[in-house]
Amino acid sequence: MTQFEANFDGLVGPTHNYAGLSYGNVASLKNASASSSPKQAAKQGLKKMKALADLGMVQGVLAPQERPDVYSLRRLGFTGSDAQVLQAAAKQAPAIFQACCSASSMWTANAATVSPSADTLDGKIHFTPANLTNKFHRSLEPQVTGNILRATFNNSDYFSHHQHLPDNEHFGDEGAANHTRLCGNYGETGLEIFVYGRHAFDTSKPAPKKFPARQTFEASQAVARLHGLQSENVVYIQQNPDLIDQGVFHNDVISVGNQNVLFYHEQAFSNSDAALQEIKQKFSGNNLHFICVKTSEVSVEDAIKTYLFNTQIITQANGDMVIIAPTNCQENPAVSNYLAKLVTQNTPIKEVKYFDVKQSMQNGGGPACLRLRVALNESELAAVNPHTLINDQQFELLNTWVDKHYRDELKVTDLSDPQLLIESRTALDELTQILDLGSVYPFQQI
Ligand SMILES: NCCC[C@H](NC(=O)CCC(=O)O)C(=O)O
Repeated sequence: MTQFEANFDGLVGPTHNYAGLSYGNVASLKNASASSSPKQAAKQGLKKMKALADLGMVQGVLAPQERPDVYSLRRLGFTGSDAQVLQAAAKQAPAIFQACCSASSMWTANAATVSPSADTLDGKIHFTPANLTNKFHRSLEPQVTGNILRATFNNSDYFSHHQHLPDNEHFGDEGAANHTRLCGNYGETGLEIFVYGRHAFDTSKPAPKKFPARQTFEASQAVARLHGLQSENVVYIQQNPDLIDQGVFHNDVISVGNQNVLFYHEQAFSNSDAALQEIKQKFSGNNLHFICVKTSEVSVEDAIKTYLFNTQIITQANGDMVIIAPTNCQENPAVSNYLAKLVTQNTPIKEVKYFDVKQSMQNGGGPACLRLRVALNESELAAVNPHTLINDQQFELLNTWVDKHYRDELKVTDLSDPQLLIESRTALDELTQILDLGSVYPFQQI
């Protein structure tokens, strides 16, 4: 049976904005209060989705969340009509209000951890939404993320959906951004690599000193248990805490894997030698390639600025791999020289394709942050909600939908405009019809 690795990209929501919400994420802090363009952001994302579909990849889309999140504001004690809630919160507690308006669900690498059926005990594809406890604005996502995943992968014969882990920093879970999988063909049992930032229940272990380690070892282990993974097919690696302190807030900012390739910076991991040795021992496919980028070739600072490792490595039908990189990599001489050299070397990566995703990059999200990978076989693909898969027709519908509903420009001060809430809900209501999702949003359930 044919095997695929599908990418499900997050559609950027109508309130995409820069609020400086992510301490430890350099780009988010740097661009705080800059004005954004939700329309441009959504179109940049759709263009990348369409380009991958045109390359013959299976490309899906995950719906964004409802923002402003009036329900959370009500839980926090703001009352009255929706307009009154927005205006009181914006005035009395602007930081909390802005956190309740973020379009951060667009980064679907943080939506969930996914284990393909070849790896799991019961032979189903398992999904655990990430609880994202470390950032208040992101901790608002998991419930609706679960609704959207269930509506997208809506067949219990093939898909198993778990509840997100308990909402506490001890089990801080950032989803697939801290998880990668090495394998032979996508349908063969793979090696699932969980990269964590700290041990929550053993404070004697090393941890970053300045910025938070969002993912804990105990959360990674819990996900592996829930998904029914075998210990011989799992590796846990600690991220280098010094790099978290330099702004590498997720592992996918400093390493990425695809099939028999692990592409990483030499400083990415703690105890790197032991970790790589364990990977070698446990990997059951052929011709494992460790592509290690030295600090002398690309500094950690340049890696963070350009998101060299937040690239997507995809396998084309002929077996050659292509690296999908942000144009920020092209604009940096050290990084573009590195990539030009990489494709001439003896690795499966043969080509680089650049995409402008700057609206997302300005909040610290590159091409890889924008997608959730789901390895599927033909029967599993046939069980996916077909309206969530990108083809020419869905692309046109979504592009037109963005043109109709999204603003060209949004400032943080626009977020309390009651009209924006109405616009967003109108847009999302229509979107649930385009994607045939049913009622996934709170405003549709009352
Ligand atoms: N995987 C990329 C995630 C980027 C995301 N940025 C944000 O939420 C920034 C939002 C803001 O600052 O407006 C984060 O840090 O979790």
